[in-house]
Amino acid sequence: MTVALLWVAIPNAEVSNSFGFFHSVRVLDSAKFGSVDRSLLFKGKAKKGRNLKWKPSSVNIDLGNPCIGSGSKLPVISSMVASPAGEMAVSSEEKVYSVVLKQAALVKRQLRSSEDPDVKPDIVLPGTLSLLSEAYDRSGQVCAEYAKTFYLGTLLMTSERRRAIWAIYVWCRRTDELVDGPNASHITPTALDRWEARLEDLFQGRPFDMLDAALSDTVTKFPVDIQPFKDMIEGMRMDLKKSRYKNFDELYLYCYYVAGTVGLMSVPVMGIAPESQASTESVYNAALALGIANQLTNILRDVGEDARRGRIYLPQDELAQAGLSDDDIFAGKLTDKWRNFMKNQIRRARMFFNEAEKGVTELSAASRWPVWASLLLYRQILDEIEANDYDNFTKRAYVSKATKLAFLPIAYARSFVRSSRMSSPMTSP
Ligand SMILES: CC(C)=CCC/C(C)=C/CC/C(C)=C/CC/C(C)=C/[C@@H]1[C@@H](COP(=O)(O)OP(=O)(O)O)[C@]1(C)CC/C=C(\C)CC/C=C(\C)CCC=C(C)C
Ligand SMILES: [Mn+2]
Repeated sequence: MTVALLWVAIPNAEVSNSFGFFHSVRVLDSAKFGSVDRSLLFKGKAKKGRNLKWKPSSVNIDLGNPCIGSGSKLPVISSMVASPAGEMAVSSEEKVYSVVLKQAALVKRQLRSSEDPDVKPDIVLPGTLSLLSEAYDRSGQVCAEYAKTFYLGTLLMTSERRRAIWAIYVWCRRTDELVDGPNASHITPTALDRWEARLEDLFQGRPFDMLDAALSDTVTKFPVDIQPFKDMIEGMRMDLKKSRYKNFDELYLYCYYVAGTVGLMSVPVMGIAPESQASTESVYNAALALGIANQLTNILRDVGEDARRGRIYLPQDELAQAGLSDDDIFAGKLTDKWRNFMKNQIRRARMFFNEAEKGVTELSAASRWPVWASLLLYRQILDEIEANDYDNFTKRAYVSKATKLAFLPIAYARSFVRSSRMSSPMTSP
């Protein structure tokens, strides 16, 4: 019996241990997980790897980015950006949108049916079922430990969906811990390559440990594609080599990698309401917007903390336009220039939240509550930054327990409202 299986049996203390086992632990009870022929383990086969082609209909289409639009004083993102050499390059927004289209196309059929037919039958090998449910329970514990409110929200979902979301959550948390956790200083690009190889293995039915096994099972049951997972690892690679972002285009790509991807991973599990009239692409676009909004909020909340690690995620060109320098940030100068700059950044983050709102109402009924709760609570952090008079150098904006509790019934009430006024950003007038 290997370390990983023992780890699963160790109570909560290990959870707070920030997943200190990464990369040092090697496998697993391969008889149970690693080397078993996947086709023996599963009755149904995941419908993955279809070679769908997609292309943006025009480079100038409205990509549904909330930064585009009249009246915004923020830099507008165009579909094409000029390189220093004057060549035209595809913008981050367009690159990301092509992933959104691909993800939407991959799952279109499965997500719209009413009785969860996308949920594949359970593992059939004797003894494996209980191990698997242990793996899912463990994922739930980790989720509860790290994100209590979100965990509570998942309890309303069907059990298949809930445990799938836990498995995805845990994988994301572990991926983030690689570059942010206690072992971060030992993490090299090679370690991330290994993490990616391990991801590929689990998608092919060869999980490395118990927590991977839960995700491995999830991806056979829901039409979850590997691309957003790989992209999240790419975001972590970016974090290893980059500590400045020239402009919003660069920052947008980073936000997609580390957070927009979460939206794309989650929608296939959360499901779109069967009665929804919205295009699948528009729902994915909203999910992407929620991830971007959350990450922008994270960045605005953590300016001081990041600066102390030598990192500035804010777009350099916008800082310069506002008359601000890196040194102002390192010195934590709370000036009117800074306040005005922050007002614009907050406004942009709110635009992404607004874009996301349009999609929540299209999700399957039981998935709406946790998403509303997460959206309302995260957006509230922006209000807290304002309440702190934009001092995100020395104060960490947070949402109090009382405010959280007040938001939960609001989120619950909102989850009963649904509208189908969305249409594809490709076809809307
Ligand atoms: C149509 C529609 C609106 C659908 C909803 C789609 C959906 C569920 C979107 C979820 C968006 C979301 C919660 C994104 C997470 C963004 C985030 C905070 C990313 C963090 C990255 C790194 O940031 P940083 O290091 O700067 O921050 P920390 O100081 O470390 O916090 C992340 C930490 C990446 C890892 C992400 C997670 C651990 C969250 C994963 C969450 C899920 C899989 C569940 C999502 C489901 C719900 C209901 C919110
Ligand atoms: Mn982190």
